[in-house]
Amino acid sequence: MTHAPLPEIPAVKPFVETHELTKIYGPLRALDGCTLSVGKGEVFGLLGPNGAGKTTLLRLLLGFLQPSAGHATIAGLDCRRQSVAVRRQVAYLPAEAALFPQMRGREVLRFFAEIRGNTIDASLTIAERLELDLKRSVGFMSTGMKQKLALAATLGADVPMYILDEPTANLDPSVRSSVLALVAEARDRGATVMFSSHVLAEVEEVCQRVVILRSGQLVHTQVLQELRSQHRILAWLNGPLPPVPHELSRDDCRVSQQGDLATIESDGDLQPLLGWLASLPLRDIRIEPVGLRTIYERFHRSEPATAITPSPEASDAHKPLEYEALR
Ligand SMILES: Nc1ncnc2c1ncn2[C@@H]1O[C@H](COP(=O)(O)OP(=O)(O)OP(=O)(O)O)[C@@H](O)[C@H]1O
Repeated sequence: MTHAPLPEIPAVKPFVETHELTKIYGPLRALDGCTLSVGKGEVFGLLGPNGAGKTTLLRLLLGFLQPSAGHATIAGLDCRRQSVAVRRQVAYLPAEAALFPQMRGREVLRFFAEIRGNTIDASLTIAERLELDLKRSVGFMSTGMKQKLALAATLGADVPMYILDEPTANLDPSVRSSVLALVAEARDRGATVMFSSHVLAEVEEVCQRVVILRSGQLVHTQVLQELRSQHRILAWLNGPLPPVPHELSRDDCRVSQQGDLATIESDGDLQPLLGWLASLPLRDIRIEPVGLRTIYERFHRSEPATAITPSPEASDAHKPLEYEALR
């Protein structure tokens, strides 16, 4: 998979800041000491399995939930004490948008536009791009159609920030691409976007940075541009892999071996490593980008990523691992 280069992460004052943000439900720490910042004009992704705390974080930012500890600001406004002012800055797409079943699509868009004092035009344009029939009543729309309607209402708002909870859920692949294009356009006009998703490929395509959540804790932050320079070499050898020569093994060079398969992950120049590997009794070799999936699996799979790599004998062995929805 090839990607268009992502814009640099803007070096400006953060638009969103959280400090030790925590939400506790009885014995459960749904969000546990989350500290992060999101720059103005950045597209920022939240990843994590079901129940990891993504929605909790987003709802705390909007002031729909009160934190048990810690605090958060958006545009310098306190998300708890100034939540009404925060919501003027932010358009929010909830994971399950509650829309009025008796209204037609167009009426819903007008309703949300009027609340914000916006015209309906931008929402209509988005609805058209998503090929949504606005004459249909919400009650007669499919799940995907309702999602498109909620997206048109949200992304059509004239605000500096969009918070999107699983924006592409229930959408077919071509509509997903349109939604990602809309997110990229919001970014290009300077808006800040935070969104959660379970689809690594789309996060990888449009986000500049992602965080991975596990059981309410922020366990990893990844700059996507850095990931693009990282590669994984899979080498099937007739014999054990000798130690990597000192001059080739850097701190960021991860080596593992399982049976006849040696895996080397590196973010540097591959040529010296490949030259060295060529001098070994190689049976087969494959090079692939490290990708977000590999990073994600470091935190959310018990076995190492290499353990799921098919051997070259497998029929589709030379097909790069595809990124896929994680649920
Ligand atoms: N009102 C509540 N009372 C008790 N527990 C809650 C409440 N809301 C959420 N939780 C719990 O908090 C944890 C985090 O939930 P959250 O909805 O933030 O996860 P998520 O990462 O958004 O999951 P998903 O990917 O399924 O949407 C879960 O264990 C959930 O059951």
